[in-house]
Amino acid sequence: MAISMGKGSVGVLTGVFIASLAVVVAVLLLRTYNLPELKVAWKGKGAPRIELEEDEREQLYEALKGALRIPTVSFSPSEQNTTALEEFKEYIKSAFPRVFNSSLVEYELVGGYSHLFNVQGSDNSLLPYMLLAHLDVVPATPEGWDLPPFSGEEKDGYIYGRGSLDDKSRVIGILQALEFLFKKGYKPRRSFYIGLGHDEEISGRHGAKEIVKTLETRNVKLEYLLDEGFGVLDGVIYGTKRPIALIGVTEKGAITLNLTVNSPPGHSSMPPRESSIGILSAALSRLEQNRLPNLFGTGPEGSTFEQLANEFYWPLNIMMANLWFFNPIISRLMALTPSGNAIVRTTTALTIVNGGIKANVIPATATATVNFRLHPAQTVEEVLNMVSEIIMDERVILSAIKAFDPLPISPYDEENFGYQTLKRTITDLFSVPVAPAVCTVNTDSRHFVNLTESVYRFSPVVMTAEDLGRVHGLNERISREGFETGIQFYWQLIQNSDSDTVPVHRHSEL
Ligand SMILES: CCCCCCCC/C=C\CCCCCCCC(=O)N[C@@H](CC(N)=O)C(=O)O
Ligand SMILES: [Zn+2]
Ligand SMILES: [Zn+2]
Repeated sequence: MAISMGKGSVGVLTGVFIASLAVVVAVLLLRTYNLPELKVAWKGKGAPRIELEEDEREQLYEALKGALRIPTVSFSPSEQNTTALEEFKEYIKSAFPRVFNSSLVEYELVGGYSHLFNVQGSDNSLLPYMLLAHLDVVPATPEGWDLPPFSGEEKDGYIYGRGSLDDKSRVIGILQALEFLFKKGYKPRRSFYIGLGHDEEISGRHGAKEIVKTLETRNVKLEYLLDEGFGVLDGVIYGTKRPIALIGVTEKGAITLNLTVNSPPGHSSMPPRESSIGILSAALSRLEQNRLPNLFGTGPEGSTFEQLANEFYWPLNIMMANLWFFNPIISRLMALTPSGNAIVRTTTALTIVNGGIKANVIPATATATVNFRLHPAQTVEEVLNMVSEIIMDERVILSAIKAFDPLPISPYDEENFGYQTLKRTITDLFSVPVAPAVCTVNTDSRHFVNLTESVYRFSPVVMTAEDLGRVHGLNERISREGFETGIQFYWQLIQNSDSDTVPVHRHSEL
C-alpha cells in the first residue's frame, strides 16, 4: 500500500522534527550549564601544612632511598625474597624510632613479614580508620634502567628504584608523616591502623588477608580504609583541561582461566588434521577477536565522567554531561585506547601459552592462561558463560584458578566521612577536581570489605601517562617534590581524620 502525504502534512512533520531537535538541544545545554561546580571551598579550617627543617627534608629522602635498596621482590606466588623482607623489618624499626617506641602505638608482626600498627586515639567513641600499603615489589633487572633498580640513586631531582611509585613511597610516606607528627607532639583523637602487607604483588594471601583475620578476631570495624590507587592524573584522561584526582570507589573483578587441550601425541611426519596446539590457538584467537560487551555507563564509571563534565574541553563537556544521549559515541571512543577500553568492558588478556617439547613431536597437551578483569556490572559466572560460548569447543578444558567478582561500590555521597575527608585533603593540597572512579587494577584493599563499606584507593602523587608506564615498568621513579607532597598529604589526612563530623563544602569560586 502506498502512503501519500500532502504538502500540509510534510510541513507539520518538519515542524515537529525541528521542535523536537530544539527541545533536545535545550536539554543538553541546560544540563551542561547545571553541571556540579568542582571548585570547592570547605567550611572550617583543615589541618595546617607541615613545616620542615632542611635536615628533616634530607631525612625523608634518605628514608625512601634506604627502603628502595632492599630488594623485597615477590617473584611468583611461591617465591619471595624472605631475606630482604627480614631486612626491611629491621630497617623500618631503625628509620622510624618514634613510631616504634611511642606509648600510643601497639605494633605487631603478622604473617611473618607484614606489619600492623594500632595508633591509640583519645576518643574511643570514634571508629578507627586504616591506611594500607605494601612493601613487596615486582622483579626488575638493570637492563633498560638509567640507574640500577635497587640502588636508590637520584638523578635530576628524581629518586629511582623499583617501588618508588608502587608502593614503597607510600609505606615510607605514611610512617614518615607519623614520625614527624609524633616529633611535633601530636596525639590523635581518632584511633587508626597502619597495615603494611608483604605479598600484595602475589595476591596478599599471607599479608593483607592475615591482617584482616587478626582484626576480625578483635571485632574491629573501620570508619574507612585507604589503599593505593591512581592518584592525580595529569593529561591522562583525553580532553581534560587540568589534572584530576580519581578516588577508586571499587575495583574490577578478576578471573585467571587455564585452557587445556589434550590430543594423541605422535610423529610430526604424520600430523593429525588438528593438533592440541592448533585447537588451543583457534580458541585463543576467538577470545581475542570477540571482546566482551562494552558496558560503559552501567557501572560507576558513568558518574566519573558526569561529575567531571565541566573539566572537558568543548564539545566533550556537553557530551559527558549528557551521557543519556551521547553514551553510544563516548563508549565507542573510549574503547579505542587500552586504558579507555579497560574502563568500558571486561578485558581479555592472553598471558601465558605452553605446548610442545621437540620439533618433530606432536605434543599431547597444549595449555594457556587468560586473565580477565571484570567490569563492575558483570559477575564471574556471567563472564565464564560468555567465554564458553565464544570458545564453543568442548575439546578445550576450562579451569578457573583464581576468580572474584568486582568489589562493592563504596559510598561517595556528601554524608560519607571517609570519602569527604579524603576529598577535602586532596583539594586542600592539590587544588584539583576530585571524582569517584573504578580502579582497573587490584589492590590489597579488596580483602577488607567485611571491616568497612568505605574502601578507597588513592595515591597522593601527580601522575602523567609516562609515569603510569613506569609502574611495574622501566625507570620507576618519584620526584623529590612529589614524595614530599605525599608526606604532606598523610600529615594532613591523619589530622583531618580526627574530626567527628563530615567535612562540608560549599560550591563556590576558590
Ligand atoms: C609519600 C607518598 C607518595 C605517593 C606515591 C605513590 C605513587 C603511586 C602512583 C601510582 C600507583 C598506581 C597504582 C598501581 C596499583 C597496581 C596494583 C597492581 O598491580 N595489582 C596487581 C596485583 C594484585 N593485587 O592483584 C594486579 O594484578 O592488579
Ligand atoms: Zn602496588
Ligand atoms: Zn604493583
